[in-house]
Amino acid sequence: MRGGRVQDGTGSAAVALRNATVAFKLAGGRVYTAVEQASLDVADGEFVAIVGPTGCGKSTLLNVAAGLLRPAVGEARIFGAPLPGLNADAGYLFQADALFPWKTAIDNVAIGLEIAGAPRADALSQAQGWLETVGLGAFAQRYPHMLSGGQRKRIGLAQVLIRDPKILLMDEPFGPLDAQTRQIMGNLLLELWSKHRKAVLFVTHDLEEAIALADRVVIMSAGPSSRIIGDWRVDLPRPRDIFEIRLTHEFHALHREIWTTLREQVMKAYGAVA
Ligand SMILES: Nc1ncnc2c1ncn2[C@@H]1O[C@H](COP(=O)(O)OP(=O)(O)OP(=O)(O)O)[C@@H](O)[C@H]1O
Repeated sequence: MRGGRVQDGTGSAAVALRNATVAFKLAGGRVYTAVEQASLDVADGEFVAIVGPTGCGKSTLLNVAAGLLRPAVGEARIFGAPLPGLNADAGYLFQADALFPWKTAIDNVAIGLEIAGAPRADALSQAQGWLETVGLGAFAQRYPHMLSGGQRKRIGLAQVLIRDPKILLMDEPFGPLDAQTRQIMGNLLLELWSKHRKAVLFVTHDLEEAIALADRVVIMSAGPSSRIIGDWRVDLPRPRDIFEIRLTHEFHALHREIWTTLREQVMKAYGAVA
């Protein structure tokens, strides 16, 4: 393992994947082993990024933590307890918008509370507060098609955070956004994370984004049978401005070190599909 082991191994982590092997059944009875013996801890309040070449199994690992996939071998534990089904402690933010097109921004944010049984007036009042937190207080009555991609992502964040999950599972959440909007969203995410201190598992193919945001960067090898091959602590100071942090010598040094390992896997992944 490159970068040194930095997992706590105490079993009380917010998310603990233990020797998780995930295999998919293919046509003709064949089996594709996507991820093999992956062990990973995310401590409560910790921000961990998973990076790896395309198709290596990043989303697969996230889906195990979400309880959407059961590993063939190994297990996922959430705050020390085995995960029996869907992870009720987690909120998810995916690359695609999960907004209801027929609901206004405020209704999209309020819906999680309403489904959980909150009175509508209370849900709307909290939703308005969250819209203000993400800088969209004046956009409450807009429908998703009347918002930009970045604004829809802000609504998505508010929609997840209003439910106050202990764990955030994020799969390339800013993937479809332009470079500037990605950085603005990254700063907003860091601001909210430092205030509310959730455990975050953040999947990205972008090593710079991973280092700028996370406390730890975990690298996966090219698939099939992808493994976790590196785990680096990011000792850059916080609070961070992700525009500024990328300009520092320390950022560049860490990027160069991790990229040496990641590059090899990216080349392997492309070799495999060529
Ligand atoms: N339901 C499935 N059935 C068969 N194979 C699958 C299934 N889901 C994922 N896979 C395969 O498992 C591997 C890992 O997929 P996964 O989506 O986790 O990768 P990823 O690292 O998130 O990829 P990307 O960066 O391209 O989004 C891929 O080779 C994919 O084709």
